[in-house]
Amino acid sequence: SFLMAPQLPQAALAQDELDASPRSRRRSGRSASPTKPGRGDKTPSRNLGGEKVQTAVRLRPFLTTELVKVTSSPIAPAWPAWPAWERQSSPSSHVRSCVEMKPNGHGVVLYDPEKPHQPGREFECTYAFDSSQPQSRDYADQSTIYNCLGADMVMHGTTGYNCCLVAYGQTGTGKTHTVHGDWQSQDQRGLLPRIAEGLFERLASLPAGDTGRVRISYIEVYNDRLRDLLCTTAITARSEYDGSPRLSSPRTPRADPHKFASGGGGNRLEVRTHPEVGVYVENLQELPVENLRDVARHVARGERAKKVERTTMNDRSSRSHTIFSFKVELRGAAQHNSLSNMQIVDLAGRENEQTSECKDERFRELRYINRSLFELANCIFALCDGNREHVPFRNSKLTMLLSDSLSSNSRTTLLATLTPSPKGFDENILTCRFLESTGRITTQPVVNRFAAAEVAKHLQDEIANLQSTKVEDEIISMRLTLLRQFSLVWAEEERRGSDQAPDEVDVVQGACRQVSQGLQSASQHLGRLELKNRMASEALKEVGSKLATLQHSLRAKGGIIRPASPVTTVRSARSDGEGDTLRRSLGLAEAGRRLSEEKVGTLRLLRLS
Ligand SMILES: Nc1ncnc2c1ncn2[C@@H]1O[C@H](COP(=O)(O)OP(=O)(O)OP(=O)(O)O)[C@@H](O)[C@H]1O
Repeated sequence: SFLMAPQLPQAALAQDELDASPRSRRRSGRSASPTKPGRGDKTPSRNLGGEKVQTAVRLRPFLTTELVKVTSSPIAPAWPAWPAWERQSSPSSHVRSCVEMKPNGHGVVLYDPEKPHQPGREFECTYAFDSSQPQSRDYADQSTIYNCLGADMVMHGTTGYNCCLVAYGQTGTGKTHTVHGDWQSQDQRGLLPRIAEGLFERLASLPAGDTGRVRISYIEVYNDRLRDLLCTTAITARSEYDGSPRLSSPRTPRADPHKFASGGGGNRLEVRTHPEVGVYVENLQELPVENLRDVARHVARGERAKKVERTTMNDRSSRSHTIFSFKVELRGAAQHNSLSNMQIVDLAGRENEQTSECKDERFRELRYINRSLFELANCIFALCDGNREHVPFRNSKLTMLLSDSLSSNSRTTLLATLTPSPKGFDENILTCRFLESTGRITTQPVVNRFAAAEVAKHLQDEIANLQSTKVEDEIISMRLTLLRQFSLVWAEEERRGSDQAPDEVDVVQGACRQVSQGLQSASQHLGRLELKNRMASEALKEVGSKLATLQHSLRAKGGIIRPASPVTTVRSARSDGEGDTLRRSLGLAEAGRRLSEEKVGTLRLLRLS
């Protein structure tokens, strides 16, 4: 019921509440959340049709592997002159970043390493975080990301808004680093632990009399199949299966990968839609949590179960998409109960299939990842076109799960991660295009208010409704409707039969053919019934003669002699043994024969008419 409640009776948002939200404060020019000095205050546009999805990019530092590879690459010496962004270069003198942050903090410029004289391509976004050089004045660390994006989510989630943050980007560009980081380290913790901490801090400071409850869920989408990462059995299945570095020893036997791939182990989750609730996941566990430690414990179990593998692009590459949700229920004075859903989505990273070094199972996973991200992009483009009726959300599990966050009641942020490596230029371009398109989408966030009594009544109505619906009834009424339609069509054809126009002849002839086919099958049915009838008569005769023999022997022994009607025999005989059984079957056979005779009579009449 907790699952169903969030989008029940929704109240439109009062203007004063809108004004109290951090996004609207940004809109009105006041500072929303603490940011690093030098970061300007961007006003996200909002039109009358809803609120624009907020966009952000984060540029990670060079990885040592990229420095080594690029230094020895023949491309580097071929670049004749370095443009102004040379100062963005990495510590290695031979490797330059192909990404520059715009000075206003709300966009990036991407430079094509093969065309160094050409101007860069510019992309706009709400926030541009430069995390490439820790020494830099504008360096965006984990706390900066939280202060700009996560703190807003906490604020919205605890005022009754659904909100969602999606991390998107090429494999190895820092999505998981941004979402999770290092849970053990105060500085390196990512968005998720910080949001959890912020959430419980806020709930602890609620006014006296108000209470808050939090439940969490954790879904994995692996090869377009869903798994509950908080379900213990699923975790056992995974730990047996993949030998994740943090779980297994080299001696751990690997289970059959197809067992997992085909959905073995764990709950079977299904994405469903409900006209009032929207999208929900059937069988998903939602665990109550009371503090950061609870969340950390469950997430640690989920992370062990998650599908992570070493690839050439990333030592710990997520091979699945994950969706972590906080369901926040606030109860206060009757008017102020609210339910909200806060989603944090860590997408698996895209990779070029032509240039990828992934093989076998890794390549198969990559195809699923790319396919689902392709479907996601299709949905984004359809939403940008304003064609909300035909958004292909149903083409993949991932898009179904994200459909509400991208198109209806949610305050949504897309965080795109970029690599500074020139080798990632093409993928960076694709990422930024996706980012810009997503930034054009609008959603319709509202406060999810509810009155407890209304929710209870709604659920009771729903149950009563379900209980009163019998499948058989539906089938019968469908058949009745069909029969009525058929008789109407037939009557119409009959009426036209005498004076049909030449072009109607074919129609009527077709109908006649159908009727004669129907008669033919009725006639066959009649034949079968007549055969059954004959067999029933013979059986009746045989049983009658057996009964006569029995009566004869009873008379000889001085027993009760009864007159001969087989039906009365069945009704009145109460003696045990063979006679009793025979009488009973005789009665049944007789009853069957009569039924058959009646049917035969009816069918004969039909045939004659
Ligand atoms: N902002 C950052 N600062 C320092 N290191 C980073 C940063 N972002 C990413 N990294 C490092 O880059 C590597 C890849 O990061 P991560 O695993 O988060 O990428 P990803 O986008 O989630 O990849 P995949 O899609 O393959 O799962 C990791 O070693 C991570 O520590």
